[in-house]
Amino acid sequence: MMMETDAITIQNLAFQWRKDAAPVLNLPVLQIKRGERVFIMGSSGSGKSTLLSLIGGVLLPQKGTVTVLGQQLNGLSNAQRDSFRAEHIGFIFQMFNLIPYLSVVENVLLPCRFSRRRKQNIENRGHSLQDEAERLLNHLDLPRELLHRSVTELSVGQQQRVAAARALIGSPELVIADEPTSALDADRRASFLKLLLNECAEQNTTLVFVSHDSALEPQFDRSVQLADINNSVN
Ligand SMILES: Nc1ncnc2c1ncn2[C@@H]1O[C@H](COP(=O)(O)OP(=O)(O)OP(=O)(O)O)[C@@H](O)[C@H]1O
Repeated sequence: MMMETDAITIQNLAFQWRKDAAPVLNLPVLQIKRGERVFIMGSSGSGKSTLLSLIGGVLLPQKGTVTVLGQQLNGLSNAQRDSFRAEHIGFIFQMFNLIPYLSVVENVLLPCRFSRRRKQNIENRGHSLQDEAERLLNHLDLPRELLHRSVTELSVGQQQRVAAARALIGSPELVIADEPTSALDADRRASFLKLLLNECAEQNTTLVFVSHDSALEPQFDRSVQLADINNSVN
């Protein structure tokens, strides 16, 4: 049953990349509450990235339903899913996907070009877009002097903070992170994660964070082992 308080409800889901192959994912049920910060674990190839693409509505399952913030994604057209994603979901990718010819602040503000809602969330609080980008970057400990540099001049750890600020800008209800710490050493990984978790807690943002690094697990509200809930024959 979908609850009002659910950020994500998955029911009877099966997804396969090829018709003649066994499903990569087979999830009878997965529920994530609003504001929950959940760690998704699983070995390489267990379908973690595939699951995130299903939650983001980039992929649709062959069977079952994915409901995000009360919206069943199967019922939407491609264009509607694109717009739903832009309005409600922030992404942090493994390779960050920052735009090299834009400055730090311009990268952070990109989602506001695609989502009126996220832009308005900032303006409704009486802030300018610029101030909000700077506030987030400051919270994420990015030195002020880097704000207007090109992202190509930043270290990997600094780029990661920019990617996190871009995911969080305009308070999307859901942030999805795919192995965003894999390029960092252990100390930086822990401090980055602490900043991200704090920021999500402050904004009551649901965080779905995927990694195969089980050392990160204790910092989350809950963890889901993909192999445990995944009835796939793999
Ligand atoms: N675009 C694709 N086309 C066909 N098969 C794919 C595609 N993407 C992934 N797969 C297959 O689906 C399975 C799950 O891949 P996925 O990337 O979701 O795993 P993962 O748990 O995120 O792995 P990793 O930890 O290595 O990133 C793998 O067997 C992979 O080969």
